Amino acid sequence: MATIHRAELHPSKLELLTEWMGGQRWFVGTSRPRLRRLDSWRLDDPSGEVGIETVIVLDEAGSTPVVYQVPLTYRDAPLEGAEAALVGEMEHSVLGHRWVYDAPHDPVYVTQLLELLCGRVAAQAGSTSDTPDPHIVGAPHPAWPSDPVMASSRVLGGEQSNTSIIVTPAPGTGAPIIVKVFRTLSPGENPDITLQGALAASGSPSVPASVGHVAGAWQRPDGQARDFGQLAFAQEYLEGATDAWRETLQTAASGTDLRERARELGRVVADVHATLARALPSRAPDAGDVERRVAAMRRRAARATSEVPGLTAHDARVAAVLDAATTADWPALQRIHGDLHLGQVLDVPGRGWMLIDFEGEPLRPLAERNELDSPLRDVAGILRSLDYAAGTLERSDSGLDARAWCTAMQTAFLDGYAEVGPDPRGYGDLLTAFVLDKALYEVVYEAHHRPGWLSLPTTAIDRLLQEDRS
Ligand SMILES: Nc1ncnc2c1ncn2[C@@H]1O[C@H](COP(=O)(O)OP(=O)(O)O)[C@@H](O)[C@H]1O
Ligand SMILES: O=P(O)(O)O[C@H]1O[C@H](CO)[C@@H](O[C@H]2O[C@H](CO)[C@@H](O)[C@H](O)[C@H]2O)[C@H](O)[C@H]1O
Repeated sequence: MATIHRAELHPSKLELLTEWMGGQRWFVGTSRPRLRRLDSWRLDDPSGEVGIETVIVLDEAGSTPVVYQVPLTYRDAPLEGAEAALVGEMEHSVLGHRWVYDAPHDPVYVTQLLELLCGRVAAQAGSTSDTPDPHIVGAPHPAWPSDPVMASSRVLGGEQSNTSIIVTPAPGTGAPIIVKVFRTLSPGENPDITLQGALAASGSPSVPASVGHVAGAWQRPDGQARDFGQLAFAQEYLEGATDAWRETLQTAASGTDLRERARELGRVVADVHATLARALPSRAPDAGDVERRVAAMRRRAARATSEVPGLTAHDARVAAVLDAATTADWPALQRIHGDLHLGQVLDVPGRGWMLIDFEGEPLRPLAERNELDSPLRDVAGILRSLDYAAGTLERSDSGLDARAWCTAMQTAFLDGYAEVGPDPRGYGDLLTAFVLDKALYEVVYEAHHRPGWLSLPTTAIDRLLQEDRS
């Protein structure tokens, strides 16, 4: 059981986190965090050596406060090989010098997180010794065939909004799994869990199987009540998979004709949409639905313009494209992927294209991401992603006619989609509005995360609005 010492810490946990969080890939703020502790909970290390604590903090530095989940481990000696995951060192008035780690890199945390997720251990209160915390619960998925026990783990590198850990189970305890620890927390259902679960339960071959999740509650910033949400999600790890972004860039540069692969992706996306429409609510939009969704597009346009003032030159054209969306014919609303791009498509040996990360766009409020939406948003996501790939190929001097390549790939993708679902080109004006909306989202995303990539969406907006000038 976790023993909690009444101790002085120098520096304090919040001081350590304030220095460290701003440099993390999942940190969404633009300035140094101003942190407030909202809550915490612990996991026991059976050997009693490592302290494991998940701290829930609120960053109040930006205009919209953000809640973060920050799992930490406390050790009395450095963890070999985890130098890059060191959050900092502190002096504990009872226990002495402590090394504090980003817990997903610490095997003791991962082992116990999996134990919690599988319902084999209980979470412990953050500030009271030997007291289970009933607000944090593991929910193993009934359809997962085995009871995994961790043998080894590694954190996935690369660009991610969350932190994903690949777990190799002990012999006889099933196949490898991937555990995603959500970093920004919002009250409500995480669509990644709901949508992948619904698709898998409907027999879709295009998503990984679910292993389980951890759900929990944390104190609200006003201190009045608790918010409930999901904290981590485990699913089947698709071994040998390559993401379509990487694969497309590599094979296109070598001159391989990828149109049939793009057509196949179109078929898969249309099939996933059809399954989601059957498995979860779907309805024809009324005037209010259309108005609200176009209003959200207008807000995004305004935000992009405020971040990249050069875009104001396009104000009138942007307004015209979004006005056209209000009078356009809309397909039925339904649950969709919400942030579909080539990085969310995996090529899995023997299984073909599979889709992951149904969490929606990380910059959108969770409530919006859980609303019914238009499948055209996902179609636009892939069209934009192919345009990003073309822009990247252009920059890499591959000798390819990247523009012609992009048009051919987009056409093939749309052709494939139309073989299984309605032809997105039948919704011309609306599809253009969704493509523009995605590019405006990307402007904000790149301005925050990858300023060097900003010209990819801004050039696309220039081109799109030029082409659209009639
Ligand atoms: N089930 C899976 N099997 C294999 N690799 C996966 C799986 N899920 C995610 N990945 C890998 O992890 C990366 C990050 O996953 P993703 O769900 O997109 O996380 P984030 O929400 O942090 O963006 C993906 O780009 C992919 O390479
Ligand atoms: O994968 P995430 O859920 O974190 O999505 C965010 O990051 C993506 C980049 O990693 C970003 O996608 C943009 O860049 C891609 C190339 O790296 C490109 O294929 C996409 O078309 C483009 O939107 C995504 O928008 C963002 O939400």
